[in-house]
Amino acid sequence: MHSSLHDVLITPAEMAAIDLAAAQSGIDSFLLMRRAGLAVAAAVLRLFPQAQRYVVLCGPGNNGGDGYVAASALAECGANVAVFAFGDPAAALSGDADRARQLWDGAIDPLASLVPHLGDVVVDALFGAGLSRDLPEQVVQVIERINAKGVPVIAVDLPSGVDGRTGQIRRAAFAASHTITFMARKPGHLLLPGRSLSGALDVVDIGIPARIVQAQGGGWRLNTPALWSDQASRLDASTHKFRRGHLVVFSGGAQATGAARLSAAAGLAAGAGLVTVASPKSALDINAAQLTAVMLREIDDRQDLEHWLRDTRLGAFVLGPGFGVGDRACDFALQLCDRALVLDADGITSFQERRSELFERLAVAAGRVVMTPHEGEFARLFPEIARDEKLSKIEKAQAAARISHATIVYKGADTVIAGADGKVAVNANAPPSLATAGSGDVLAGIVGAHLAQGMPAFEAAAAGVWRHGAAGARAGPGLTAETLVTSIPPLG
Ligand SMILES: NC(=O)C1=CN([C@@H]2O[C@H](COP(=O)(O)OP(=O)(O)OC[C@H]3O[C@@H](n4cnc5c(N)ncnc54)[C@H](OP(=O)(O)O)[C@@H]3O)[C@@H](O)[C@H]2O)[C@@H](O)CC1
Ligand SMILES: Nc1ncnc2c1ncn2[C@@H]1O[C@H](COP(=O)(O)OP(=O)(O)O)[C@@H](O)[C@H]1O
Ligand SMILES: [K+]
Repeated sequence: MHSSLHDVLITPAEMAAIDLAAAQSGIDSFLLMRRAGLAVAAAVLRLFPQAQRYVVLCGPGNNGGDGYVAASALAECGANVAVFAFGDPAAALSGDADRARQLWDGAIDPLASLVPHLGDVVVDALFGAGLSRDLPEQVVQVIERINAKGVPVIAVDLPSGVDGRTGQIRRAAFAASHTITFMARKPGHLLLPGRSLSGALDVVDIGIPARIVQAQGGGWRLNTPALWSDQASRLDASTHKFRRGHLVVFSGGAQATGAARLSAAAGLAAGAGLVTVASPKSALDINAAQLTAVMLREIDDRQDLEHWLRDTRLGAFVLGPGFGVGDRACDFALQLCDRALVLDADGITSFQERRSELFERLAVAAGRVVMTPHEGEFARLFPEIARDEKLSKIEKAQAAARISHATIVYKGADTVIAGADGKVAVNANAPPSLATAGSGDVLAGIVGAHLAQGMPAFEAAAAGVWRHGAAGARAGPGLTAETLVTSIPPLG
């Protein structure tokens, strides 16, 4: 992959525009197809040199064209190749794809006649970026037959049936062991379920200049340190704890204090210079008995908070983990909208019936506010957006950020971070072992530490999600929220 395209995500529509721009700049489009098909053949031979038969499935568009190029290249290497086509290729294909078909000098059998055998390796060149609707029954049946047989599938560009924009399945999809895509990742490679169906992803540079790809791209990104490392504060010898930021985490009542302490511990481990747990009187003793480096302060009601907020050294706040759902959470959060705030868990749920009040306040308060909903919390705060099946998870997060005027971390295995200004990144470094109690509290604490250190909201959130994922990988498969905290890697 071209190094400057490492974190770029390109939608199918943008890829079509790139294709056009490349052709207009004088680049031979058939040469691009040849490079794509040859890269597929090379990958197939490298990954499965012992296959008894390479079964190449060709569709009615340019994805099929890549398949015919790959089939010809495999046959030239002496491999046993069988080609099966969807529809009548002579009638359906045109342009480069038809030229590629004419250069294939073997038989072309109808797709429906395919009987997969153990020892086959399938090259899926049915549909790629041009998939525009649900798959027809005939294709669904073939996909189900091949998936059931368990023979390896190498997908060209995308596993057929996966929507490249949303990652959703259009009736059925191949479960590929590998996917070979071109120039840049597509959202469907990262968003679930597309990510699970793509297998190992290889991004091949087929020679479209990076400037053309970047010019047509819409700004969606993979979450990598390149997005935020220049905003990360670095330690120098003259620093002191106040300069490293003071983070406040609000505790729930006596029965629900653990979540806040996890957030606080994570905030300290992630680099906040000072962390204070703000606790109601009822939970002071239990918090005091469990805290060491983290400080404690009694905050019972609105007045207590208002008074304490006169201290401008309080850099950032985490409100939600174990806090309890209700008006007290809303009152506190509304007071904090002009500061740096991570609104998580109960803090989000509390606004289910009062969301316009929150969004109106955020529109004018000009603080740095990050909300971290999982799927259920997202649906409570943004029900219309959650229900809209036309939108990808990326577009849902963007729409939520736009209407709430906050940075949204839409959590899950494919967490999306969206800024109120339209910036967006999809995270891909999180292991499934992060699905454990308290893991979200740790994330809130890390993001809070970044805000306390002065990072802008989007960068604080994206860096937090990435470090949380990296901590999960370091902590290993048996991780608990506690070991996650001690595994947070250095920032930058
Ligand atoms: N620079 C680049 O971008 C390069 C791109 N390259 C390759 O081109 C691929 C994109 O090609 P593409 O645009 O022709 O789309 P593709 O995926 O072949 O499908 C379109 C065809 O499928 C049809 N069709 C759609 N949905 C359907 C359904 N549910 N059921 C049935 N039919 C359906 C659709 O029919 P229509 O909607 O027009 O009726 C049309 O005939 C890309 O993935 C990559 O592999 C490489 O060559 C290197 C350079
Ligand atoms: N399958 C998964 N793969 C990777 N990360 C996951 C997975 N499931 C959950 N996570 C991450 O773990 C965290 C769980 O947060 P949350 O749902 O709030 O849990 P809790 O309330 O138990 O802390 C989120 O950051 C989420 O993105
Ligand atoms: K495909």
